[in-house]
Amino acid sequence: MSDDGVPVPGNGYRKGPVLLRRGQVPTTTTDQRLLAGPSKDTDWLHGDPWRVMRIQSEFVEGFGALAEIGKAVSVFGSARTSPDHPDYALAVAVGRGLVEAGYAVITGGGPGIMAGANQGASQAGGLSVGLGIELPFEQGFNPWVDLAVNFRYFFARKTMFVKYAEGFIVLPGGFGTFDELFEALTLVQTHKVTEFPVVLVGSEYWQGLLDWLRQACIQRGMISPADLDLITLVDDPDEAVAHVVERGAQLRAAEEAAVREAAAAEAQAAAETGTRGTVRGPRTPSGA
Ligand SMILES: CC(C)=CCNc1ncnc2c1ncn2[C@@H]1O[C@H](COP(=O)(O)O)[C@@H](O)[C@H]1O
Repeated sequence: MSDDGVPVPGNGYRKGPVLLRRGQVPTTTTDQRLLAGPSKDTDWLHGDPWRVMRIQSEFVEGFGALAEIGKAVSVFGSARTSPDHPDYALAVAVGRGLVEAGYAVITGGGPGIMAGANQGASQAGGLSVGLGIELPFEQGFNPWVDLAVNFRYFFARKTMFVKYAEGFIVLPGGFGTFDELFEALTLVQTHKVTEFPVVLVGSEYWQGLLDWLRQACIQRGMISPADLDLITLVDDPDEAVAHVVERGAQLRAAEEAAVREAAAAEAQAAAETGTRGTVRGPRTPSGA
């Protein structure tokens, strides 16, 4: 039963988690407003409560579409890299290498590096995923995306990049790429996600950033030296894939060991409780 609009005698009027009193108590109930005939007033369509439903639906659709993609890696990089740039060939090689190592490839579904990684994945016969974003200048998905989900909201889309990937491979890019890279690093640094591999490809492009992080950020205490260990820099696409595979295997093994340890501790605690139970007296046949 809905608890929308429940009068609480002497105490106000409850609408879900909201309690209303005095002048805040509405003169109609939520059901009355829902069932009222069509109105010319369509402001509600553009209001925040309705927006929340759309946000919720993006999570539901995204989780539904991606739940069964299996092991995957997210690949980020510039939307502006042209197909004849050497970075594009790197992206193709990364996409192909990931598929050969048994991973699906997730990108932002757009042009440039994203298209390169999707092309490599699709041509290698793997799962090529694009998580698109609605932008004022409509771009559409690159032709190499085989499973596409389009998002209105950056934050819902970014959740998918993290939730369904076992690692990030980042090629040269601009603000969008930095945003994705630093979000991943922040999530790992703050233990919001289990550590996962973050690999930068292209030392000529990324070395300057790493030098600045080391010199400016570490020197002024903005990050700790260990934080830089979260990033691996390589030039070879195969090395990028190998790092994700190896680090991923190590992390999975560590996680499985932790689960086994927790289960063993639980079993031991249960056994000890059982032993104490036997001392107190035999269990009845019904187990009651
Ligand atoms: C040419 C152009 C700006 C196209 C925009 N079309 C886009 N389509 C999909 N994802 C995008 C797009 N632009 C930025 N992104 C996201 O931001 C990253 C690239 O941003 P940037 O070009 O490095 O800063 C990508 O990894 C992607 O996830």
